[in-house]
Amino acid sequence: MTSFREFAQTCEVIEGTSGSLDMTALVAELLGKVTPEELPVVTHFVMGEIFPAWSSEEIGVGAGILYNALAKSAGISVSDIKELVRETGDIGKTAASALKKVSSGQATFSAFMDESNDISILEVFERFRDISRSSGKGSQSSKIKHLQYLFNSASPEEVSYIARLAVEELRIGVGEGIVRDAISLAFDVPSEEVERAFMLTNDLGLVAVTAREGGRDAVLSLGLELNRPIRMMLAQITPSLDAAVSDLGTAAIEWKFDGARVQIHKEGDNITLFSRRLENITESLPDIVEAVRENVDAESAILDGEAVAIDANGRPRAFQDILKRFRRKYDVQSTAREIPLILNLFDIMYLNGEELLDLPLLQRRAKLEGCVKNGDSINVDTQYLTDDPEKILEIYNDALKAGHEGVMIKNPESPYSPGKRGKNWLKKKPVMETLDLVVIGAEWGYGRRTSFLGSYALACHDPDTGRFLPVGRVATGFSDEQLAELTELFSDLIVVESGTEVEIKPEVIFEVAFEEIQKSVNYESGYALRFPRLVNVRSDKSVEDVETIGRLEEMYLVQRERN
Ligand SMILES: Nc1ncnc2c1ncn2[C@@H]1O[C@H](COP(=O)(O)OP(=O)(O)OP(=O)(O)O)[C@@H](O)[C@H]1O
Repeated sequence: MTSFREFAQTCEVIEGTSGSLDMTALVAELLGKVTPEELPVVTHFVMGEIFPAWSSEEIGVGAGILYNALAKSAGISVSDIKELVRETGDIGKTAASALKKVSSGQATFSAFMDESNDISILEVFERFRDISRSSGKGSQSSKIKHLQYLFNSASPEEVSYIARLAVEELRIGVGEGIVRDAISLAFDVPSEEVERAFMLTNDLGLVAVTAREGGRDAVLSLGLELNRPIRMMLAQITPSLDAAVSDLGTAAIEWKFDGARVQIHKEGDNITLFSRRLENITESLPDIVEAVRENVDAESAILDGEAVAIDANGRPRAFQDILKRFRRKYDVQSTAREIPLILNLFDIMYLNGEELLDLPLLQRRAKLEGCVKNGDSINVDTQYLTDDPEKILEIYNDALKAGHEGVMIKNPESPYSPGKRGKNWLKKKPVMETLDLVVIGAEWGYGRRTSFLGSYALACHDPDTGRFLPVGRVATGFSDEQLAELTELFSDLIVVESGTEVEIKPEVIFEVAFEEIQKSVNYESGYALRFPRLVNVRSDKSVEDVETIGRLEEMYLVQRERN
C-alpha cells in the first residue's frame, strides 16, 4: 500500500521540475512503484483528475465547500481562509499554511508524527468517491465532513495536494501527453500504441493497468467496446478549396452540418448516445434513440453523426437551440416536440462485431449506407467524389444556402483516427474561424456591473505539460442577462479571489471570434487575439476540446498565408 505522503512528495519534486523528459521519468517511476490496485487512481491523480473523463462521477467540490472544510479543520473563519488565499494566491499553499498553524499550535494532529498512521492513496480516493456520491439535502455538510477527515488525517505537505485534488487542479504541469509517455517508459510499450489505446478507451488508468499486466500485446488488443465512447475524429481548417484539392486530389465532399456531434452505440435494442464531450446524453434525446432503433439495421454498431435542430421548414436553427436539447434532464419530451432534431450520420466505426476503424472511408461509407434507412429524423446525406474545385464550390454554396456551415473535404482512403485532427478531414467555412478557449479568470465589474463577473481571461492548452496558457481577455459580446447567468455559473468555480480579480477553475469553454491572431509577449502562450468577442458558451465541449497551442500556431500561419 502506498501512502498519500509518497504521492505528495513526488508531486512536490515534479512541481520543481521544468523539463518534460524529467517529468515523464518521475511519473514513470511513480507508476512503476504503486500497487496494481493503486495504479489507475494514481494515473488520474497525477493529472489532477479523480475519475476518468468519460465517467459520470464528479466530485462537485467548489471554493465554497473547500474554504468551509479548511476553516473547520484549522479552527479559523472562512474569511481568514479567504485572506490566506489572497496572500498565497494558491489553494494548496493556503491549505498547508492554515493547517501548519494548527499542527504547530496544538497536539491534535498527532497523525503527522507517526508514519504508521499515514493515510493511503486509496483511502484518499475512497473519501473522494464518497464525496462524489453525497447528493440531495445535507450533501454540502457531508462533503465538508469528508474533506475535514482528510485534512485532519494528513500532514500540511499532503494537505496541499489534497486541497488541489479536491478542486481537480493539481498544478504540477502533468497532462495527458506526459502520462502517455510515462506509461510507455514504465511498462515498455511504444508511445504511439499507448496513445491509440487511450483514444479508443478514453481512460489512461485502464491503459496503464493493461500495459503493466500484459505489456505491448495487451495494449494492442485494447479496442473498441460497445457503450464506452471513443474520441471523435476531428478536422483541420483548409485556407481554400483549391488548397484542399491540391492536398487530397480526388476527395469525398460532404456538407458540414450545423449542429452538435453525437456518437451512437447500438447493441441490439439498447441505444446509447454520447456527446462531443463523451458524456452519456441518451436520456435527453429519446427521439434520436427511437430513430436509430427503427432505422439502423444492425445487431451492433458504433456510428458518428451530427444532430441538427430544425425549424418547420427543415432549416437548421440557432446553435443555442440544440444545446437546449443536449443534457436536458426534465421536460425532455416536450422540448423534443418544440425543438425537433435530425441526425445526419456520416461515419461508422463498428458493425456487427467487426471493428471498421482501419477500413478506408469509402468502404466504411458503403457499410453505413447499407445499414441506415433514411427517415424524417435520420439521414445519410449525399457524399460527392470529385477533384474539381468548381464542383466543390457549388456543393459549398448549396450547403450555405440550406443554412449549414460549409463543407467537409475528406480523404477517401483514410481510416477513422480517433481523437486526431489531421489532413484526412478538412473543413471549409465562410466565416473567420472561431477559437474554443477555456475561462481561467475574470474580473468583478464596476458601475452598473459591480455584481457581475466580466472581462474573462482565456487560455489555450499545452498538451505536453497539461497547462493552460493565457491568450488574453474577452469583455465584449455579453448582454446583461448573459453576464448574470455567467456570474452564477462561475460562482462555484472560483478558486482564488484577490481584489476584483478572480481565478476560475478551467471548466467553461467560450467560443470566441476575433479579427486576428497576433504574436505577443504579454501572454504566456506567445499569442494574443485582436478584438475578441464571445460567440457562444460551448457547454457541449470540455477542457479536452480547448484549442492547443499548436493549433493557435497553425491558425496563425494559415492567416499569414491568406493575407
Ligand atoms: N459531414 C460531416 N463530417 C464530419 N463532421 C461534421 C460533418 N458535418 C458537421 N460536422 C461537425 O464538424 C465538426 C468537425 O469540425 P472540427 O473538427 O473543427 O470540430 P469543431 O471544433 O467542433 O469545429 P466547429 O466549431 O467548426 O464545428 C465535427 O465535430 C462535427 O460536429
